[in-house]
Amino acid sequence: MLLAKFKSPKIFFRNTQKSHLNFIPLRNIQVSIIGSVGEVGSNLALLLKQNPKISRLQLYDDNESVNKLAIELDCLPGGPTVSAFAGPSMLRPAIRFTDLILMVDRSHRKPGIKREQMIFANAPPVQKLCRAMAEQNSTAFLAITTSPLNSIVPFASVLLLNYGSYNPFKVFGITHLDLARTRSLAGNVLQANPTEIQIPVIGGHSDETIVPLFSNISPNTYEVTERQADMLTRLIRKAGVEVVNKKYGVESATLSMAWSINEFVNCILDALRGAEVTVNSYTANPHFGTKFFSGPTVVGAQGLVQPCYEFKLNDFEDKLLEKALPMISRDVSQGEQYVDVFESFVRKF
Ligand SMILES: NC(=O)C1=CN([C@@H]2O[C@H](COP(=O)(O)OP(=O)(O)OC[C@H]3O[C@@H](n4cnc5c(N)ncnc54)[C@H](O)[C@@H]3O)[C@@H](O)[C@H]2O)C=CC1
Ligand SMILES: O=C([O-])CC(=O)C(=O)O
Repeated sequence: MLLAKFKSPKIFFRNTQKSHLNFIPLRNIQVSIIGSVGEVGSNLALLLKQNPKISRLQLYDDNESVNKLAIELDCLPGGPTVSAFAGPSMLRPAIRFTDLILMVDRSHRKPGIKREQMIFANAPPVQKLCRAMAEQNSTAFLAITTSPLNSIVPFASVLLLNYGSYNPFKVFGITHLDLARTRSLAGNVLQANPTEIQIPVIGGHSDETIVPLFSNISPNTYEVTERQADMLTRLIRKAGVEVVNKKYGVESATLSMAWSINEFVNCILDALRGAEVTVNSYTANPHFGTKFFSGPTVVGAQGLVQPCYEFKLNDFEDKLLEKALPMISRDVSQGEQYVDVFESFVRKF
């Protein structure tokens, strides 16, 4: 069955700004990590330090330990020069000339807590970053992993809009972890090399909204039965909480998350230099009636070129998507509405 969920013709949301090859010369690309001292942030910093496509890596954290992290990383040969920015007054300088801002800050999930409950703890640093971006750098790409992704990306988008610097083509929620889990779990079941199989993962990033499309597996010589798809979907959706429980709430996914962000960043760096790349990402997307949606997304030097808009689904996947769509809409509304709650709270104190 052809997915006919999209509410508007695909051209409606196409970014028509031209991508120029070598838009940003290799030597000039600057990346900032917000929340660098955290488990995700520090592992990510180590991976990005090895990336020759980045010239400057700016590490920001409220925590002074970011200075120690930068000193260590900066004495490794190769890759970008590394600078530390510690404390709230350094947030603006940390992002001022940056091309790609990676928001990995704040609380991870504890056992028994649902992702959507994380918005109260995680909204404040996102708001501070959006304010700083509006004042200092409204042209950077913003890529977020902070939970709950389904709500935090809309929350950040409305804030940026209110601050007069929203570009819907440049705000991304990173969902490469779902893709990584899908490929590796399916690889185990099919006894295939996970790096050689591709499976689109659409929807959102939560237990009820991740929708892997095994019927679209490539190469199509592989086949996932409905029983296998059902079992794998459950495993992929529960993978986050499984890690949280196995680590007794001390941390959530850290190494796999840093690895997945690194995959995303590698593609975006090529996009910044003029290539058109496909990343798995939760972005503004009018095609499914949910305002925001995740899936394979084409990105170029000016940001999003084309969000995902159509797939062939079998009946099993169609039912999963039918159930996921209202949940994504609910999460998007939670994020959008939280802007008013948050701003009125801040005004009072
Ligand atoms: N979208 C996804 O697939 C995933 C998202 N995450 C999210 O990534 C984020 C970071 O996770 P981790 O690095 O494991 O967390 P962590 O606890 O190791 O680090 C948290 C970071 O936030 C900062 N921070 C914590 N409390 C703060 C406070 N009160 N004020 C100012 N800064 C504070 C710390 O300095 C540190 O940089 C969390 O929101 C987590 O839920 C994590 C894994 C997967
Ligand atoms: O489950 C969590 O809290 C972290 C996360 O999003 C994931 O690992 O998928």
